[in-house]
Amino acid sequence: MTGRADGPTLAILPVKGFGRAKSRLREAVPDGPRAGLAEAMVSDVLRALGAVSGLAGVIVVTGEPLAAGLARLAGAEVVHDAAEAGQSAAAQLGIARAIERGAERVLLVPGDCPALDPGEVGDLLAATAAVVVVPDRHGTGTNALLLRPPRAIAPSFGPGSRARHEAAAAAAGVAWQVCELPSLGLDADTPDDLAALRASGRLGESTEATLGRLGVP
Ligand SMILES: Nc1nc2c(ncn2[C@@H]2O[C@H](COP(=O)(O)OP(=O)(O)OP(=O)(O)O)[C@@H](O)[C@H]2O)c(=O)[nH]1
Ligand SMILES: C=C(OP(=O)(O)O)C(=O)O
Repeated sequence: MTGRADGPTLAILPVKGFGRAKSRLREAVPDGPRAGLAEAMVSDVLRALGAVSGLAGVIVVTGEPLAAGLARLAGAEVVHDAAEAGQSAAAQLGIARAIERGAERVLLVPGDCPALDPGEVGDLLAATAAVVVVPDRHGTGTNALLLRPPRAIAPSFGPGSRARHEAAAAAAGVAWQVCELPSLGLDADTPDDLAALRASGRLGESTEATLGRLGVP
């Protein structure tokens, strides 16, 4: 089964509370500034998604008031996440809302990919497989998941998620593919990831400015 790329596609962006975000970056960025960095990254992701012509809209799933404010300013819908039960659970909240809105396809993206390039996302949206996995730079994680229909497989984010998503698609008997995108392969989980993001020269303006203000090398 392939998912035709002709029905509306909604992007779903789960965002954890900024005070608890990016704990793996604690060695490089202290608590307070780390919340500001998480906010800056979400701001860049929202800006990039807003420039993607093939998206019918964006749904931000969050319990973080600052993220909700950024979302509304960007014209995105906000789905409240009271439980903060993880990225996959949050994605499922977004998928349910997207289905209510008539989406035939969803693009699950994280809020920590501040190099996100609208052109690359546009290329991704041309894919017609029911499940498209965009791996992280390590090749084992999932930085984006394109699902047609929205429940083609259940999101299972976390370490080793690429293999789980591929296996789930195979088990569901749906067409799937892996699409490596330079800008989406770069998520900021660890200090090394942050260094790779800065070396890419593709950081979004808010994240770059925040890192500069924080004096993060
Ligand atoms: N709404 C919501 N978003 C989440 C939740 N957990 C993770 N996310 C988001 O999912 C995306 C990827 O999550 P991670 O890379 O694990 O981010 P993180 O949890 O801040 O990072 P660590 O604390 O280092 O694990 C980011 O946009 C997070 O904000 C959650 O419980 N609820
Ligand atoms: C969310 C994932 O991992 P991380 O939390 O390391 O970004 C993933 O790769 O599915």
